[in-house]
Amino acid sequence: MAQDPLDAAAQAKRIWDSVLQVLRYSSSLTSRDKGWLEDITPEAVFGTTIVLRVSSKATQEAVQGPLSQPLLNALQLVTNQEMFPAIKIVYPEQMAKQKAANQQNDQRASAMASSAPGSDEFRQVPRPAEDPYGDYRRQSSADRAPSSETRPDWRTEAAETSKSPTVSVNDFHEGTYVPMTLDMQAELSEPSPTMRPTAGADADQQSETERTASRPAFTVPRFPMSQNRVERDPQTHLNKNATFDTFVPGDSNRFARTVALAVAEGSGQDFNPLCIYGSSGLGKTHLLNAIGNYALVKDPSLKVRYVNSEEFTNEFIDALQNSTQGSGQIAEFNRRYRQVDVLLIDDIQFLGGKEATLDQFFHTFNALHDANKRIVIASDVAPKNLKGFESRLISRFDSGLTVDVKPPDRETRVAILRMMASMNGVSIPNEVLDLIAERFTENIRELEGALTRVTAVASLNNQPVTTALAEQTLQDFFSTDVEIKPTDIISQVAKYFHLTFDDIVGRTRTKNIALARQIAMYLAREMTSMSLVDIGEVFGGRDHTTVMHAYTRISNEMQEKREIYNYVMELTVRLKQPQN
Ligand SMILES: Nc1ncnc2c1ncn2[C@@H]1O[C@H](COP(=O)(O)OP(=O)(O)OP(=O)(O)O)[C@@H](O)[C@H]1O
Repeated sequence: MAQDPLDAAAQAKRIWDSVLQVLRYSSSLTSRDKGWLEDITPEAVFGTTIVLRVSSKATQEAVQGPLSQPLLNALQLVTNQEMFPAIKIVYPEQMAKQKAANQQNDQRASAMASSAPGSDEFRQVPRPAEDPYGDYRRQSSADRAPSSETRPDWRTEAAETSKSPTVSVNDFHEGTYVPMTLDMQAELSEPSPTMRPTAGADADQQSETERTASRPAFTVPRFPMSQNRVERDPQTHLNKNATFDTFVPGDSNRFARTVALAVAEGSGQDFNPLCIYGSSGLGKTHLLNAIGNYALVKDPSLKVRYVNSEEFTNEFIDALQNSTQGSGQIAEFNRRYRQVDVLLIDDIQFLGGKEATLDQFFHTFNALHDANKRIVIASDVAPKNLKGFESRLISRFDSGLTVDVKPPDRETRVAILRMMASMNGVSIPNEVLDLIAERFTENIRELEGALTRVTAVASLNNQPVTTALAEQTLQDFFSTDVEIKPTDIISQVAKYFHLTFDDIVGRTRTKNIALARQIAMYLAREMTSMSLVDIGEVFGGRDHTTVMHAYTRISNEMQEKREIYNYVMELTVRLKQPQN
């Protein structure tokens, strides 16, 4: 029987078998090089990325070293397109641990499957295009994620972040997406139950019925959604998880992404400065970080600095205050900023009206620009609409290129959700992805939040993600026309935890107050369109990083601790009631 092209694992195996044939006969490889091939297991295909599992760093280095070019050539030869390997190290002990965990999960899943007759939706997978690569070929090269050939260091990036290998996300759009449950984290490395039935060598021999029957009826999501975790590099301040590979392109952001890529590659001299603008939650910060991360992949010696306007202001104020103690602080500030090769400055609108800081920024900008250093700016409005900025600065911004990011269309929203689910190793039925994409149209952060909540509810209740469960969750959390103010949130949270408003915005750090405060910050981020900086302001003038920390912590804990989930859930429902 013909092999099911939808099966990512089988597809990977099929490609890999042919690649092995090519490499084994390659005269450019020594027998030592060929020896490494034994330690490579194909895991899955994600669009143009083939995920390869290895069991040691040595094999990984070989794949990125002597095997690299022959492997790329062989992949191209076999698939008739550019394909790129993402290397995932799974040490033998991790493998054993995961196997045990998977066995437990299988038992649980089959027990639940036998009592859940109506769970057919979990067996459904979208029909692929006849040619699984067809849509990819139709894409223009500018639309693709950076390729390994044009950016040879891409593989190094994957290696450096080998715990969460980089995956190209261009093919998460309907029709080209290869559905699978693939956990991209090394410790969660085994094929999931939904992949297993056809992953083996005898997949071809299995009948469709056998395959369907041997597949568990559903997968209970087991893992926290972690793709959106912010992992800041202490030096560059870049979020290492925000890369071009995790940025799903669509009509709403394609141009911005393409020029961002050019700037990152160093070929976008005409776009200096690059100004990216658009409403909240549409990927500006993601793109800034992607530029920085990729610029460093291309040239690790570059000095890259990501900063938001608040950090810039604070650093400047600190320098001013300390400069009275001796010379040097302002000079040090200037040195720090004027030495950078790529300056990425986020949320520039918040500098509006801060004359001294703007003046300082103006000089920094000029120094960098004159030295042909790259500057990228993100803002919620186009430069010409920035308030409280002198025209000399606006005209500087206008001298480069201004691009906007818009709310994603439905197809892109679904693709983003698919990518997020897959990156986190959870299998979400298409109907649920559609449902979420249907409801959240204006803000990708909200889209992520909805997916996280649906997954959290399913995970905490040990239930599969069904349309009914998603409907209920979204209704509880999101359906309302009530406008919620941050002060409402603070009052409601204070009341709920028998505290006062001042406790929440104050400085006391006792455990219960700190928890209530973090929940309130989380809710403010979720239920209002305020920026982190503004939320910090309302919560007693706290730094935006404190808000970000609270948000991340509560998001994660909601998925692990029922009581935290319940607090958030109950508070959300209360806040949504019209009397609030
Ligand atoms: N095209 C995309 N593909 C995948 N994820 C995306 C995309 N666009 C945005 N995101 C994700 O959505 C979330 C919000 O994006 P981001 O923080 O970059 O928005 P923003 O425009 O900077 O918002 P704000 O103005 O509020 O700071 C992030 O987790 C980001 O990774």
